[in-house]
Amino acid sequence: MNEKTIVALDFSTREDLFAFLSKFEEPIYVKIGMELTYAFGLDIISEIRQLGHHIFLDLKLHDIPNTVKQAMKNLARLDVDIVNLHCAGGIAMMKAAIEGLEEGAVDGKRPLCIGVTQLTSTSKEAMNEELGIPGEVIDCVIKYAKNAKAAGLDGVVCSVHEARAIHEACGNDFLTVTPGIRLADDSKDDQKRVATPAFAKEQGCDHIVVGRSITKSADPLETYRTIEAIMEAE
Ligand SMILES: O=C(O)c1cc(=O)[nH]c(=O)n1[C@@H]1O[C@H](COP(=O)(O)O)[C@@H](O)[C@H]1O
Repeated sequence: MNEKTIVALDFSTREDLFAFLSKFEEPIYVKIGMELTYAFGLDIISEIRQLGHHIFLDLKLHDIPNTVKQAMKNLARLDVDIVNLHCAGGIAMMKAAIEGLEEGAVDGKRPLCIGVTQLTSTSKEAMNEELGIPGEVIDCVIKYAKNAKAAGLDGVVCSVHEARAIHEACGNDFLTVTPGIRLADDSKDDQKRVATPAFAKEQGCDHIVVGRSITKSADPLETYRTIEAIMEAE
């Protein structure tokens, strides 16, 4: 899994999905999220896997510990590299997720599990006033990252702006996967805590997740290559 850029396959038709994937001759790292899964079911995973791509299955589980454990046990049987959940579900839920993944692991190998800290579409104001969590976003994100590490997760989803502090708090081996990536001229759309690939590289993010900046680009392959070159530069 050398690719640093994970492309979010947020499509609702097979035509759009496979027209996009056909532009890539080499396997890439892709994210299969709710949009694709709810349109086509989990069978879409093996179709995409057959093309050789690495897969981050982004279903963001968040439920009582037993439900998450049993769900993760089922997800562990799918041939995916990463699964995720919401850290807001708490330490008991996250520990249960790891138990489920270990019980369901095929040939003793479970997918990596990462926890969403605060969504990159959440601003400080929304976190304080709507979610009722006081203080700075970074303090909440670091608290959630420490909880995730204590529960045995392999890393977190956070914004680029928190990645360095998370590596300092949880170690460099603890993965930081960062969506909210925008090229200099892009619109932020619904995202709030955004950054460029160059800044992500500077902050030491392990992977960036990029959707619309690539999928809606005039030349998706060229945009992907440009972004991946920035992320892989020495
Ligand atoms: O878990 C995620 O992947 C995720 C977490 C988060 O905090 N923010 C976030 O944007 N994402 C996902 O990352 C992708 C970002 O898409 P774009 O904003 O189009 O680049 C979407 O598929 C989101 O579901």
